[in-house]
Amino acid sequence: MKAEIKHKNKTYNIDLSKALDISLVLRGDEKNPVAWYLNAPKIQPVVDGDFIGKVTSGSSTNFNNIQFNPHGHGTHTECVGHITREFHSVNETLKNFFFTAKVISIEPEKIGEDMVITEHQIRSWLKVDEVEAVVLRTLPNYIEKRSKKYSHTNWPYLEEAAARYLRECGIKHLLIDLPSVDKEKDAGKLLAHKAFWDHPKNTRFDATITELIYVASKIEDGIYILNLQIASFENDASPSKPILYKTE
Ligand SMILES: N[C@@H](CC(=O)c1ccccc1NC=O)C(=O)O
Repeated sequence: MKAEIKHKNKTYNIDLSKALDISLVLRGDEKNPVAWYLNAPKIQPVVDGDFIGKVTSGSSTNFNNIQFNPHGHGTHTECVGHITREFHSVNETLKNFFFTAKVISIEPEKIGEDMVITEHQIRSWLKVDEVEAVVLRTLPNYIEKRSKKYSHTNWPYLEEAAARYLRECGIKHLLIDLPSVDKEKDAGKLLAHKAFWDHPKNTRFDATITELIYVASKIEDGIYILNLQIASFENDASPSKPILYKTE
């Protein structure tokens, strides 16, 4: 199935049968990626007295409970409600699901003990008003990211000015293959989150940050159409399934 998309005086041709899934798989075992000092998610049959919700245990259906954390266990999309005292639901703020997107690969720079994605690096890959979403793939892009244990690793992060520049470029949706756009242990500063959402000065309630994606190396840098789907959770964040379509 092919589609011709007209948007802001440009035409994009995409093939809907060639979906590039950039979400992580969420599974109930130790292979699942983990951040924020959590244990693995659990996917287990409902047990109620003699009843076990598993066909091989005599039930008519497989009937699992799932226990996971959207921020720590996989690909998730969050709105500014992640950092505000008042409640904001990602389900109420994300109302469109297709965007123009640019995939950018960046090798973070070593600054002291930290690995940092700088404004200077992003400036060389992104111009003002080019696209609505940026998909940031950090280099090196090793396959173990799909099961990485991130707690206490001081993962790479975006410098505040880089997040501000993304906002100034008109980026509404930022996607990254790390557990956070910010430094793991930052004493709650959340500088990149705040700069991207322009919070609290001029909060962009309709902007989202998607973390813990995985962009396979076969996906080339360039312009795509992004389909950003979430589950309808009334929460600051939801597990999400971003899909890219190469444009012609
Ligand atoms: N870096 C923060 C903690 C933090 O950002 C955080 C903690 C738990 C779950 C998610 C978090 N941030 C996600 O973007 C701090 O050190 O207080």
